[in-house]
Amino acid sequence: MALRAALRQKCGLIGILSQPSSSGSHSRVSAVLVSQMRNNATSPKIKVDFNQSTGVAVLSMQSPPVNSLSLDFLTELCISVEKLEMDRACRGLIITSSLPKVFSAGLDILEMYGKSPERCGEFWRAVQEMWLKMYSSNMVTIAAINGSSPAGGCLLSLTCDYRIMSDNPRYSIGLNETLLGIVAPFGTDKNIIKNTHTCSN
Ligand SMILES: CC/C=C\C/C=C\C/C=C\CC/C=C/CC(=O)SCCNC(=O)CCNC(=O)[C@H](O)C(C)(C)COP(=O)(O)OP(=O)(O)OC[C@H]1O[C@@H](n2cnc3c(N)ncnc32)[C@H](O)[C@@H]1OP(=O)(O)O
Repeated sequence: MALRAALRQKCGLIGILSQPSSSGSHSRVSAVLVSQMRNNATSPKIKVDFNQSTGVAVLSMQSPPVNSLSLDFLTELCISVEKLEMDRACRGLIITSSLPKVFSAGLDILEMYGKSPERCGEFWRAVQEMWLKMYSSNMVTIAAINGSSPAGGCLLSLTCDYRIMSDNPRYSIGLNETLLGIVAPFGTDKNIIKNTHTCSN
Protein backbone atom coordinates (compact mmCIF):
# COMPACT_ATOMS: atom_id res chain seq x y z
CA MET A 1 0.00 0.00 0.00
CA ALA A 2 2.89 2.33 0.83
CA LEU A 3 4.33 1.71 -2.61
CA ARG A 4 1.04 2.45 -4.30
CA ALA A 5 0.75 5.69 -2.36
CA ALA A 6 4.29 6.67 -3.34
CA LEU A 7 3.57 5.98 -6.99
CA ARG A 8 0.34 7.94 -6.86
CA GLN A 9 2.24 10.85 -5.38
CA LYS A 10 5.19 10.66 -7.74
CA CYS A 11 3.48 10.27 -11.06
CA GLY A 12 -0.03 8.96 -10.83
CA LEU A 13 0.80 5.38 -11.73
CA ILE A 14 -1.88 3.79 -9.59
CA GLY A 15 -3.56 0.84 -11.22
CA ILE A 16 -0.53 -0.09 -13.28
CA LEU A 17 0.68 -2.77 -10.92
CA SER A 18 -2.56 -4.62 -11.11
CA GLN A 19 -2.66 -4.55 -14.92
CA PRO A 20 0.88 -5.21 -16.15
CA SER A 21 -0.07 -5.85 -19.76
CA SER A 22 -0.90 -2.75 -21.71
CA SER A 23 -3.81 -2.24 -24.01
CA GLY A 24 -2.09 -0.29 -26.70
CA SER A 25 1.34 -0.17 -28.28
CA HIS A 26 3.30 2.90 -29.12
CA SER A 27 4.02 3.42 -32.77
CA ARG A 28 7.52 4.83 -32.28
CA VAL A 29 8.54 1.95 -30.02
CA SER A 30 7.10 -0.50 -32.51
CA ALA A 31 9.18 1.11 -35.21
CA VAL A 32 12.30 0.63 -33.08
CA LEU A 33 11.52 -3.01 -32.54
CA VAL A 34 10.85 -3.56 -36.22
CA SER A 35 14.18 -1.96 -37.00
CA GLN A 36 15.91 -4.16 -34.40
CA MET A 37 14.30 -7.22 -35.93
CA ARG A 38 15.63 -6.20 -39.32
CA ASN A 39 19.14 -5.75 -37.94
CA ASN A 40 19.19 -8.90 -35.82
CA ALA A 41 19.05 -12.32 -37.33
CA THR A 42 17.61 -13.61 -34.06
CA SER A 43 14.23 -12.68 -32.61
CA PRO A 44 14.06 -9.71 -30.22
CA LYS A 45 15.13 -10.40 -26.66
CA ILE A 46 13.09 -7.47 -25.38
CA LYS A 47 9.42 -6.67 -25.90
CA VAL A 48 8.07 -3.22 -25.12
CA ASP A 49 4.39 -2.36 -24.69
CA PHE A 50 3.61 1.28 -24.18
CA ASN A 51 0.24 2.33 -22.82
CA GLN A 52 -0.51 5.83 -24.06
CA SER A 53 -3.31 6.45 -21.60
CA THR A 54 -1.22 5.68 -18.50
CA GLY A 55 2.18 6.80 -19.79
CA VAL A 56 3.67 3.54 -18.61
CA ALA A 57 5.71 1.07 -20.62
CA VAL A 58 6.11 -2.60 -19.77
CA LEU A 59 9.44 -4.01 -20.88
CA SER A 60 9.41 -7.80 -20.95
CA MET A 61 12.64 -9.75 -21.12
CA GLN A 62 12.08 -12.72 -23.42
CA SER A 63 15.42 -14.39 -23.99
CA PRO A 64 15.17 -18.11 -23.16
CA PRO A 65 16.23 -20.05 -21.30
CA VAL A 66 17.05 -17.61 -18.46
CA ASN A 67 17.27 -14.00 -19.73
CA SER A 68 21.03 -14.00 -19.22
CA LEU A 69 22.60 -10.62 -19.81
CA SER A 70 24.74 -11.15 -22.89
CA LEU A 71 26.25 -8.30 -24.89
CA ASP A 72 23.42 -8.57 -27.44
CA PHE A 73 20.81 -8.61 -24.69
CA LEU A 74 22.31 -5.61 -22.88
CA THR A 75 22.56 -3.67 -26.13
CA GLU A 76 18.93 -4.32 -26.98
CA LEU A 77 17.85 -3.47 -23.44
CA CYS A 78 19.74 -0.16 -23.48
CA ILE A 79 18.37 0.81 -26.89
CA SER A 80 14.82 0.09 -25.71
CA VAL A 81 15.24 2.12 -22.51
CA GLU A 82 16.92 4.97 -24.38
CA LYS A 83 14.05 5.21 -26.85
CA LEU A 84 11.50 5.28 -24.04
CA GLU A 85 13.58 7.86 -22.21
CA MET A 86 13.42 10.16 -25.21
CA ASP A 87 9.64 9.91 -25.31
CA ARG A 88 8.24 12.59 -23.02
CA ALA A 89 4.91 10.79 -22.92
CA CYS A 90 6.53 7.83 -21.17
CA ARG A 91 6.74 8.49 -17.44
CA GLY A 92 6.98 5.02 -15.98
CA LEU A 93 8.71 1.78 -16.85
CA ILE A 94 8.03 -1.69 -15.51
CA ILE A 95 10.67 -4.32 -16.19
CA THR A 96 9.61 -7.91 -15.98
CA SER A 97 10.22 -11.33 -17.51
CA SER A 98 8.04 -13.18 -19.94
CA LEU A 99 9.74 -16.46 -18.98
CA PRO A 100 8.35 -18.72 -16.29
CA LYS A 101 10.36 -18.95 -13.03
CA VAL A 102 13.25 -16.67 -14.01
CA PHE A 103 13.48 -12.88 -13.98
CA SER A 104 17.13 -12.87 -15.07
CA ALA A 105 20.01 -15.28 -14.37
CA GLY A 106 22.40 -12.35 -14.35
CA LEU A 107 25.39 -11.80 -16.55
CA ASP A 108 25.82 -14.35 -19.29
CA ILE A 109 28.58 -16.57 -17.99
CA LEU A 110 29.64 -17.46 -21.52
CA GLU A 111 30.57 -13.81 -22.09
CA MET A 112 33.26 -14.16 -19.42
CA TYR A 113 35.09 -17.21 -20.69
CA GLY A 114 37.57 -17.49 -23.55
CA LYS A 115 36.84 -14.07 -25.01
CA SER A 116 39.37 -11.54 -26.28
CA PRO A 117 40.32 -8.59 -24.05
CA GLU A 118 38.53 -6.30 -26.53
CA ARG A 119 35.33 -8.31 -26.32
CA CYS A 120 35.57 -8.46 -22.51
CA GLY A 121 35.97 -4.70 -22.40
CA GLU A 122 32.96 -4.23 -24.69
CA PHE A 123 30.87 -6.56 -22.55
CA TRP A 124 31.70 -4.88 -19.23
CA ARG A 125 31.14 -1.46 -20.73
CA ALA A 126 27.68 -2.65 -21.78
CA VAL A 127 27.02 -3.85 -18.20
CA GLN A 128 28.06 -0.47 -16.89
CA GLU A 129 25.99 1.39 -19.48
CA MET A 130 22.94 -0.66 -18.55
CA TRP A 131 23.01 0.08 -14.86
CA LEU A 132 23.97 3.74 -15.32
CA LYS A 133 21.16 4.25 -17.83
CA MET A 134 18.63 2.56 -15.60
CA TYR A 135 19.80 4.15 -12.37
CA SER A 136 19.80 7.66 -13.84
CA SER A 137 16.52 7.29 -15.70
CA ASN A 138 14.02 10.12 -15.52
CA MET A 139 11.19 7.61 -15.63
CA VAL A 140 9.75 5.99 -12.53
CA THR A 141 11.16 2.49 -12.79
CA ILE A 142 9.80 -0.69 -11.24
CA ALA A 143 11.21 -4.19 -11.35
CA ALA A 144 8.38 -6.72 -11.27
CA ILE A 145 10.52 -9.70 -10.27
CA ASN A 146 8.50 -12.71 -11.26
CA GLY A 147 11.20 -15.34 -10.87
CA SER A 148 14.75 -15.99 -9.67
CA SER A 149 17.10 -13.08 -10.03
CA PRO A 150 20.66 -13.83 -8.96
CA ALA A 151 23.73 -11.59 -9.28
CA GLY A 152 23.39 -9.36 -12.37
CA GLY A 153 19.63 -9.98 -12.34
CA CYS A 154 19.59 -8.58 -8.83
CA LEU A 155 21.76 -5.66 -9.99
CA LEU A 156 19.23 -4.91 -12.72
CA SER A 157 16.41 -4.82 -10.19
CA LEU A 158 18.48 -2.64 -7.83
CA THR A 159 18.80 0.01 -10.53
CA CYS A 160 15.02 0.51 -10.39
CA ASP A 161 13.20 2.90 -8.06
CA TYR A 162 10.96 0.10 -6.77
CA ARG A 163 11.08 -3.70 -6.64
CA ILE A 164 8.16 -6.06 -6.25
CA MET A 165 8.88 -9.78 -6.11
CA SER A 166 6.54 -12.74 -6.48
CA ASP A 167 5.95 -14.39 -3.14
CA ASN A 168 7.34 -17.79 -4.05
CA PRO A 169 9.93 -19.58 -1.86
CA ARG A 170 11.44 -21.21 -4.94
CA TYR A 171 12.54 -17.82 -6.32
CA SER A 172 15.87 -16.51 -5.07
CA ILE A 173 17.51 -13.12 -5.37
CA GLY A 174 20.84 -11.70 -4.20
CA LEU A 175 24.36 -10.70 -5.09
CA ASN A 176 25.91 -14.18 -5.14
CA GLU A 177 28.49 -13.59 -7.89
CA THR A 178 31.50 -13.91 -5.59
CA LEU A 179 30.54 -17.59 -5.20
CA LEU A 180 31.56 -17.91 -8.84
CA GLY A 181 34.77 -15.96 -8.26
CA ILE A 182 33.41 -12.96 -10.12
CA VAL A 183 34.15 -9.46 -8.90
CA ALA A 184 32.64 -6.52 -10.74
CA PRO A 185 35.51 -4.56 -12.28
CA PHE A 186 36.39 -0.94 -11.67
CA GLY A 187 35.37 1.74 -14.14
CA THR A 188 38.47 2.18 -16.28
CA ASP A 189 39.08 0.18 -19.43
CA LYS A 190 42.45 -1.00 -18.13
CA ASN A 191 40.93 -2.43 -14.98
CA ILE A 192 37.92 -3.84 -16.79
CA ILE A 193 40.13 -5.91 -19.06
CA LYS A 194 42.57 -6.92 -16.30
CA ASN A 195 39.78 -7.97 -13.96
CA THR A 196 37.78 -9.85 -16.57
CA HIS A 197 40.89 -11.80 -17.55
CA THR A 198 41.29 -12.84 -13.96
CA CYS A 199 37.74 -14.18 -14.02
CA SER A 200 38.14 -16.24 -17.17
CA ASN A 201 41.47 -17.83 -16.31
C1 LIG B 1 31.35 -2.55 -14.75
C2 LIG B 1 30.40 -2.88 -13.64
C3 LIG B 1 30.14 -1.72 -12.89
C4 LIG B 1 29.37 -1.62 -11.85
C5 LIG B 1 28.63 -2.71 -11.25
C6 LIG B 1 27.93 -2.17 -10.15
C7 LIG B 1 27.73 -2.84 -9.06
C8 LIG B 1 28.17 -4.23 -8.89
C9 LIG B 1 27.10 -5.04 -8.34
C10 LIG B 1 26.84 -6.22 -8.81
C11 LIG B 1 27.63 -6.94 -9.83
C12 LIG B 1 26.78 -7.92 -10.51
C13 LIG B 1 27.62 -8.99 -11.12
C14 LIG B 1 27.10 -10.05 -11.60
C15 LIG B 1 27.86 -11.19 -12.10
C16 LIG B 1 26.90 -12.24 -12.63
O1 LIG B 1 25.77 -11.99 -12.87
S1 LIG B 1 27.57 -13.77 -12.96
C17 LIG B 1 26.14 -14.77 -13.27
C18 LIG B 1 25.61 -15.28 -11.99
N1 LIG B 1 24.41 -16.05 -12.26
C19 LIG B 1 24.21 -17.21 -11.71
O2 LIG B 1 25.03 -17.75 -10.99
C20 LIG B 1 22.91 -17.86 -12.11
C21 LIG B 1 23.11 -19.30 -12.33
N2 LIG B 1 21.83 -19.88 -12.77
C22 LIG B 1 20.89 -20.31 -11.92
O3 LIG B 1 20.97 -20.20 -10.71
C23 LIG B 1 19.71 -20.99 -12.56
O4 LIG B 1 20.02 -21.25 -13.91
C24 LIG B 1 18.39 -20.20 -12.49
C25 LIG B 1 17.88 -20.16 -11.05
C26 LIG B 1 18.57 -18.78 -13.03
C27 LIG B 1 17.32 -20.91 -13.37
O5 LIG B 1 17.22 -22.26 -12.96
P1 LIG B 1 16.49 -23.31 -13.91
O6 LIG B 1 15.19 -22.77 -14.36
O7 LIG B 1 16.49 -24.61 -13.18
O8 LIG B 1 17.40 -23.38 -15.23
P2 LIG B 1 18.79 -24.15 -15.42
O9 LIG B 1 19.67 -23.97 -14.23
O10 LIG B 1 18.52 -25.53 -15.88
O11 LIG B 1 19.45 -23.29 -16.61
C28 LIG B 1 18.90 -23.36 -17.92
C29 LIG B 1 20.02 -23.07 -18.90
O12 LIG B 1 20.46 -21.71 -18.70
C30 LIG B 1 21.88 -21.70 -18.53
N3 LIG B 1 22.25 -20.59 -17.65
C31 LIG B 1 21.84 -20.36 -16.39
N4 LIG B 1 22.35 -19.22 -15.91
C32 LIG B 1 23.15 -18.72 -16.89
C33 LIG B 1 23.97 -17.56 -16.98
N5 LIG B 1 24.09 -16.68 -15.98
N6 LIG B 1 24.66 -17.36 -18.12
C34 LIG B 1 24.56 -18.23 -19.14
N7 LIG B 1 23.80 -19.35 -19.11
C35 LIG B 1 23.10 -19.59 -18.00
C36 LIG B 1 22.17 -23.06 -17.91
O13 LIG B 1 23.51 -23.39 -18.08
C37 LIG B 1 21.24 -23.94 -18.69
O14 LIG B 1 21.82 -24.17 -19.96
P3 LIG B 1 21.68 -25.60 -20.66
O15 LIG B 1 20.20 -25.84 -20.81
O16 LIG B 1 22.32 -26.61 -19.74
O17 LIG B 1 22.41 -25.44 -21.96
